[in-house]
Amino acid sequence: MNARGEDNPIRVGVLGAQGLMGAQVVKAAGEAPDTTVVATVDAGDDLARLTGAGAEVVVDFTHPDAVMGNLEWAVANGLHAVVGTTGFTDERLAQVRSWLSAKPEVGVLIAPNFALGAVLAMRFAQQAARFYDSVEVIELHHNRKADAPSGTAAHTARLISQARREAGRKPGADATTSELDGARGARVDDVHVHSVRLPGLVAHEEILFGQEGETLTIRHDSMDRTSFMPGVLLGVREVLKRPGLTVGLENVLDL
Ligand SMILES: NC(=O)C1=CN([C@@H]2O[C@H](COP(=O)(O)OP(=O)(O)OC[C@H]3O[C@@H](n4cnc5c(N)ncnc54)[C@H](OP(=O)(O)O)[C@@H]3O)[C@@H](O)[C@H]2O)C=CC1
Ligand SMILES: O=C(O)C1=N[C@H](C(=O)O)C[C@H](O)C1
Repeated sequence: MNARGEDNPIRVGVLGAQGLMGAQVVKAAGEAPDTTVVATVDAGDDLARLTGAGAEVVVDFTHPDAVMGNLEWAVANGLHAVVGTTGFTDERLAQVRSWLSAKPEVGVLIAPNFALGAVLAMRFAQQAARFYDSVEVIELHHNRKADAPSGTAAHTARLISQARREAGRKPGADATTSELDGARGARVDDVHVHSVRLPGLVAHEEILFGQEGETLTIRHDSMDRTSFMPGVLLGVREVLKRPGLTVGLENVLDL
């Protein structure tokens, strides 16, 4: 394959192109010198538009209910995939691996968050988790978001929980004995996760650690959806070189 650039751009198909994220991806991949958008797919469109237009990589920002069907089709048709859509459980990831086992040359990158700062915040939280028993995650998003908690918060909670387990730490106790349903948030792997939805917000996360006499707060803010685009474009370039399933942009950034 010749080097990818203006003369030989990566041919991208965008799923969910009319959505908040999809529209940004169409713009960013259309403007980058080494990528070109050859097809866009929205709800109800025929996925065969992608192969018909010669797409090599699909980018999916659709809906947790739609993404698995899209991904199964893409892998079966030999298309690489960069996926930002949320909702990936361990069971879903296992299903993707099983589709890929029949197409070992295909690469799939699934990332709960493509913003550099969010990826760093998760890594910092994972590091801090070894030293604190008590932690709470607060995620704050725009009110058009379909899912709660956010994929990023759920991923953060799982990373913290795993780091605590590996360090032999147990979740910190608190004195709450009676609570209104939901007052202490959802529990993801024993980490309390609180979701705020407000118009005006984009995507924000706070990870709060506490121990006697001190707290540590790690906060990331996406003020604009352009914050996700360098990560998405990096994913499009890298997925061509990475057959199999990669979960998390941290693996591409080599953090
Ligand atoms: N990983 C990351 O960095 C980020 C991930 N996300 C995630 O991406 C997803 C999309 O977010 P966002 O853009 O805000 O949501 P939007 O609702 O704005 O966009 C989703 C779009 O996908 C369309 N759609 C639904 N089903 C299909 C389908 N089967 N095929 C093609 N298109 C379809 C929707 O159409 P219709 O409205 O007609 O149903 C809509 O236009 C969410 O899961 C969100 O959490 C968001 C931001 C960053
Ligand atoms: O829906 C969003 O907006 C976002 N979704 C992702 C998530 O659920 O974590 C990533 C980011 O938080 C924006």
